[in-house]
Amino acid sequence: MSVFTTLSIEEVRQWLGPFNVGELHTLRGIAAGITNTNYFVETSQARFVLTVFEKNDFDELPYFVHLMAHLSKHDILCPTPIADAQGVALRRIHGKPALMVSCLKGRDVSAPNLAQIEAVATTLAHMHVAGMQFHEQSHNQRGQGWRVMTAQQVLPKLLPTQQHLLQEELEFQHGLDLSALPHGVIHGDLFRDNVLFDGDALGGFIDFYYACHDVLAYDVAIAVNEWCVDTAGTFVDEKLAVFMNAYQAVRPFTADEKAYWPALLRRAALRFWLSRLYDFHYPVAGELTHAKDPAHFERVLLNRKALV
Ligand SMILES: Nc1ncnc2c1ncn2[C@@H]1O[C@H](COP(=O)(O)OP(=O)(O)OP(=O)(O)O)[C@@H](O)[C@H]1O
Ligand SMILES: N[C@@H](CCO)C(=O)O
Repeated sequence: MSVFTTLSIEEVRQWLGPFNVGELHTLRGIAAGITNTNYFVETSQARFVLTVFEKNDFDELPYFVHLMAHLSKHDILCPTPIADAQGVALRRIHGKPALMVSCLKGRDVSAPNLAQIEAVATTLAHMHVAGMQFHEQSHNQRGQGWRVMTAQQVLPKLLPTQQHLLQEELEFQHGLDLSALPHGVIHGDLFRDNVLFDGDALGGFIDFYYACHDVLAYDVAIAVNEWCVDTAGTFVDEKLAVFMNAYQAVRPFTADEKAYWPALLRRAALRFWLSRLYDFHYPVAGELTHAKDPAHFERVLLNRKALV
């Protein structure tokens, strides 16, 4: 149960004061999620999700709020931030930043079918296109600097063969010049638990808190490494073809993106191998962690290297 901050119905009723959302009816903590506290808030008008940010400073949140508002306005299925008459969406509750967003339909699926994979790819491409008109930029907190720092922390914990693989990959990625590739808003963490479905219809993307300005095709690589693989991390050709065709029907890859595709698949695998290694070897005391297996992404990385 990931409700770190317990809110009373009276506290939320007061917090809702400036928003034109009707009368508060019910408040229900959401069990899923490992970083923030989330509640379903039901009012006389609609259902919403209230997020209490447990780790972010107030200052780093406006980018995400503006981004979701921008994407919603461009018909990308994602949570719409609820703002008051002055346009303020972020307000403190219990001393922590909090945001209320629209509640999307559906739930996450662990074994997506081809229609669902196609819907994710199409929406991702539309999101990338819509993001080109979003003019705020946030750097990738999981980029080169983070890779090097995290690798230093996990290297002593690894077997010699793993150390070799990690060092080789870091050097390979460091040597790449991706400046010619199209950049824009990326989701950065488009895993199955961050996409809701209502049957085969996409409910929407959630959890934009790794979104940033980076290489668009890298976001595609993150997604296909998650959506188009078997349990061993090997691509399932049919799924990969469905994803890439659907994505490129909206935003075809440039020649540079095609040339760097294998390297981007490796970068995406390395990103999640590293974060999972870090979380595994440095668990935060008392924190609830839904164990994410680093070995899976080590296999994905080895597999993507073998493709080159
Ligand atoms: N806008 C939304 N509409 C409907 N359900 C939502 C929405 N936002 C979140 N949820 C539900 O709340 C759950 C937890 O949300 P989320 O995954 O964003 O948690 P988190 O702790 O903020 O992030 P993470 O678990 O990735 O660290 C989701 O699995 C989903 O069921
Ligand atoms: N999606 C990530 C966790 C959150 O960033 C993973 O599966 O490792």
